[in-house]
Amino acid sequence: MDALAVVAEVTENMLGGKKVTVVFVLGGPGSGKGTQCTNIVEHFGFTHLSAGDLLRAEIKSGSENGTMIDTMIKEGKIVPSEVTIKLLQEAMIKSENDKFLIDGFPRNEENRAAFENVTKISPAFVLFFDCAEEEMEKRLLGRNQGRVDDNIETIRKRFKVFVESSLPVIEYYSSKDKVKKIDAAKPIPEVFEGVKAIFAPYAPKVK
Ligand SMILES: Nc1ncnc2c1ncn2[C@@H]1O[C@H](COP(=O)(O)OP(=O)(O)OP(=O)(O)O)[C@@H](O)[C@H]1O
Ligand SMILES: Nc1ccn([C@@H]2O[C@H](COP(=O)(O)O)[C@@H](O)[C@H]2O)c(=O)n1
Ligand SMILES: [Mg+2]
Repeated sequence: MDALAVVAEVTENMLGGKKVTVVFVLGGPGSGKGTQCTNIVEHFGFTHLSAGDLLRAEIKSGSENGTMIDTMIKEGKIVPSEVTIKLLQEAMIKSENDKFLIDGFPRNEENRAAFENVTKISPAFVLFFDCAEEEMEKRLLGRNQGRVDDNIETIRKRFKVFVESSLPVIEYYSSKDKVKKIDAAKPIPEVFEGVKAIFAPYAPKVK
């Protein structure tokens, strides 16, 4: 191994003095990302960071970006990367954990390239929840969590953004052999069986 390779190995995926493992969790709106992340946290000790949740918390906090973020979410549009990346970085640094599920990010090419450039972190892999729009639409309309974007007009916009901007990101990671695809149309426990098989190498060691 040459000297440059050694430097890269030492510095890559370091954040706030710790070496981190990052898994990007992607899939269409309503594919079940948040639901399965909750299960992964419980069984595999990861910390769940949902980009959407962090942006919604930023609105609530009264931040100067709040109005802009609120407008983007209501329109189903992607918030500029610098805002979302700052929130993700802060959350990872603040956490005592070193294993993170980053849910709903990167959502477009700008998100992907900016995260890589700013943090120098590459994901261990990308978990992709694959589900038909018809099923996702049914789930979102039945979610009942009071989200401002769970209405049919915004849902259709979010599907369009997913196909046009987010699927290319999944294709990018696919070309690097980093995508682990899950059939997310099945019932929740069956989807988790597939997830469990993928996360087995990350199971906490029994002493
Ligand atoms: N496999 C499943 N079968 C049926 N319903 C599901 C399944 N997975 C999740 N759900 C339900 O679908 C709704 C959306 O799930 P969830 O919030 O996990 O999706 P999401 O991918 O995080 O969506 P978003 O991108 O909008 O945040 C929730 O009401 C959840 O209970
Ligand atoms: N990388 C991201 C992630 C989300 N958003 C905005 O938040 C909305 C809700 O996201 P969920 O993952 O909770 O569905 C999304 O539609 C975007 O408006 C974003 O801008 N960038
Ligand atoms: Mg979610």
